[in-house]
Amino acid sequence: MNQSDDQVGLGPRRLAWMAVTETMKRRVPLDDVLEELSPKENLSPRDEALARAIAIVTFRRLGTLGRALNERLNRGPKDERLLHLLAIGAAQILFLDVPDHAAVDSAVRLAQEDAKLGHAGGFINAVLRRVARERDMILSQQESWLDTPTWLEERWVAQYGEELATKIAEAHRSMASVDISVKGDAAGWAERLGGIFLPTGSIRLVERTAIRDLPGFDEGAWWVQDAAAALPARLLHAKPNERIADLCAAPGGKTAQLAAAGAEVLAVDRSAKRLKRLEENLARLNLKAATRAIDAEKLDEAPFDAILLDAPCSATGTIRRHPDVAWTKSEEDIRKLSGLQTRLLDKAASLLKPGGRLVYCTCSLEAEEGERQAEGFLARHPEFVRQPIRADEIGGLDQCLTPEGDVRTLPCHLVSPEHERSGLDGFYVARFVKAS
Ligand SMILES: C[S@@+](CC[C@H](N)C(=O)[O-])C[C@H]1O[C@@H](n2cnc3c(N)ncnc32)[C@H](O)[C@@H]1O
Repeated sequence: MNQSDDQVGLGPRRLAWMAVTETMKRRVPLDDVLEELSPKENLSPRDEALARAIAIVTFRRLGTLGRALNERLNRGPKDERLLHLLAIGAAQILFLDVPDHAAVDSAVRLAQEDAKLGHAGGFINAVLRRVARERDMILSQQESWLDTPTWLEERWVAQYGEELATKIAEAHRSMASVDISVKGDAAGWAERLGGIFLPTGSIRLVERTAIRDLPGFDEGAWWVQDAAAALPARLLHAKPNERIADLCAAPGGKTAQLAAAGAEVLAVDRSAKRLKRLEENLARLNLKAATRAIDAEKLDEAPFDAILLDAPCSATGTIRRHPDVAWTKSEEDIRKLSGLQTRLLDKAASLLKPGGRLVYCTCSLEAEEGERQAEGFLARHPEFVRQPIRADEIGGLDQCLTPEGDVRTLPCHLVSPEHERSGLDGFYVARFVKAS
């Protein structure tokens, strides 16, 4: 970053633009792209946070931005990078607390420094100034489904019905809360952190503060984990000294819960890099687990008392946190991932002692990665029965239970009129027991 960059806030906008473009081109998580590109821009933490905020809101409101721009482009350019530059500019004007002139001028400057877009400065200036002038009109047209790709809308309406599916789409417009899991004394930590003690046992932070600056972070008293993501490990009811495998473990939120319960945990993950992060997280928390970087399908171990399988999935249940998921995943991803989930479930079945418990979960809203997997598993494995989950095990949230006794949380669940921090990640959880 040079000094003139600094004066007009060019660095964070350049990073946001590159991150949106690369994420769309490569269909990979925005977080991974930001992690890869950030060091090259050498930004302050504050500017990095601004870049991230711009990129995230661009994905969160991509449908709204696309329509607003299309209507003002007069059959204009189709260059993808130019459209993304306009999108991050319009996102700042419409959805962030950024002066209009900063959003417009930085977009013009970024075009001018680009070998291919140098000519487009005047055009960008005109389009973005029009967006700013017509802001109220654009924001008054906020149909519920505008920011959801059609293929996801069709799936969710088919699975959940029009009314519930619409609530899901609307919930995706808001930022997710930050929830934490604690090693102990949840009520005490809720008070110390000024958070809300949720019925499920997690704490919901109300203020947006840098996590590392909060009391208890350095001493490893708690870790960040969505309240819904904390349910699967809790539902395994780990006991001290039980041998438990966490088959897709990194970065380790659920391993930490199992280890904190006193279990002897083997944390398995295919990615050595992600497993390293798990080890760092456990070290901060002063918790212990054995780790193995291996494809769980190839794991060869003596049978376990219990297994947690938090399988890789499309992650459509985390769109509030990762709005890029809606625009980078496809039906084909769901098809491939559901095949992997089936294989991992079969492997988990073979690694369990008679009488052992298996909790299967995914952070997906798609039935192929949830309800259909449970059905298929029980049909293939008559030696297993489902152990229905009771409402009192999940803080009385009976709206999150299916008729079969599985957990199905949605982004529109746990809505609180008392505070703006509502919602849960979309998770599916089923629990099975192997015959003795
Ligand atoms: C949903 S994430 C797990 C999140 C983790 N359980 C937690 O609570 O922090 C899925 C993980 O599965 C891992 N994974 C994907 N395929 C795998 C496989 N075949 N064997 C083992 N791990 C796998 C990925 O590297 C990823 O870390």
